Amino acid sequence: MKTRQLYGEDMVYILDAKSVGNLGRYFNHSCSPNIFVQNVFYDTHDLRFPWVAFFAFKLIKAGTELTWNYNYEVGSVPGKKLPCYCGSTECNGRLL
Ligand SMILES: C[S@@+](CC[C@H](N)C(=O)[O-])C[C@H]1O[C@@H](n2cnc3c(N)ncnc32)[C@H](O)[C@@H]1O
Repeated sequence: MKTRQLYGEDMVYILDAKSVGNLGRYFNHSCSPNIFVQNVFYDTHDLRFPWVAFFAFKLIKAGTELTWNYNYEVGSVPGKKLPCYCGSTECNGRLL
């Protein structure tokens, strides 16, 4: 994994999946996530080529699982039901 330091102390981990998958594929969903996803423009301002970036909501203790809210719409895939196992007290119960 390539890393790059930006803005003093803040470390940005580059998870470029352009040519090969990476650990981002293991981020599970949580109804109480500790990271969120956002498109950012890093090497170009061409709207067709955003980088998909994950940011922490707050400081995360080392060893804590990183989870984000997939924001799937329950019922959006006919015939598909996916229970949520995030374990949060605020769990919605289903991913799909
Ligand atoms: C991007 S993968 C996440 C990594 C996956 N858990 C693995 O071990 O490869 C997304 C899949 O993980 C599972 N998953 C992720 N978060 C989940 C959750 N909160 N409850 C149930 N399944 C979850 C679902 O099967 C989902 O389609």
